[in-house]
Amino acid sequence: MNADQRKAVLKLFEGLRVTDVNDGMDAVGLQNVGIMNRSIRPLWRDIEQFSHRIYGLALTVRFMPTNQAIHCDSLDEYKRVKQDWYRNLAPDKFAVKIQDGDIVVIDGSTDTDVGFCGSENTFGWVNRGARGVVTNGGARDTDEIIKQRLPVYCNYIGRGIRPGRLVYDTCNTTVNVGGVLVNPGDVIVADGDGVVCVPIDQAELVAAIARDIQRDDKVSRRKHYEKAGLDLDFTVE
Ligand SMILES: O=C([O-])CC(=O)C(=O)O
Ligand SMILES: [Mg+2]
Repeated sequence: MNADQRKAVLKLFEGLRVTDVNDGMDAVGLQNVGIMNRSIRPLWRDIEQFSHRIYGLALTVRFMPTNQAIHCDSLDEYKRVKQDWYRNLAPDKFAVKIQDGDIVVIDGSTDTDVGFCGSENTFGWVNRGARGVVTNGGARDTDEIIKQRLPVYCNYIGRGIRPGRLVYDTCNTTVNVGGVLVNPGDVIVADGDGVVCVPIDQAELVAAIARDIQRDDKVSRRKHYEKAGLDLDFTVE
């Protein structure tokens, strides 16, 4: 997809909720194949502007558990080994590939307590154009991630770093995140209800149906607002 095509697909999903998109997936016969496990949750929610909500194109990444432990005799040696691990075994090789409108989708599930999305690297990915991160693994430094308003949807808060815990495998390949098959370039929509992935070849149709569903929902909810004497807001306009 060229930049114009990417923009055009993304525009179709602007403002849609996870539920609209999920309902749209139902309508084309894709029940339960795009909705990620409910354990993958946003780290924070902005109920005024909904700035935690993201939609974008999947840049997929896979980390794997390691079978290598680290045992060092000195702090200097440990620092060296740690640096080598980041450089050679668990580098952010995907970061240079981030394009405007991407969502970094990381399959990094392990049973170890590791938070490979931190307040430093995640900020770097967002500054390169990513709209946020979705992962079946963990995030750390979460107070800062929340303060920095970085949209991170993760399975858990993990305190550890990568060295001694996981290694980089590959990027831009098919991954399984939250029980969903995600191909590079698929559309990801994430909000307070969780995360849904739309296969790119169904994106146009699903978005059109989802838009229709949302339009009807706005009409119904607007009537409730009016009856309740509430000021209208952008969710019903
Ligand atoms: O160093 C890491 O791997 C994760 C981290 O804490 C950060 O990026 O802030
Ligand atoms: Mg950190």
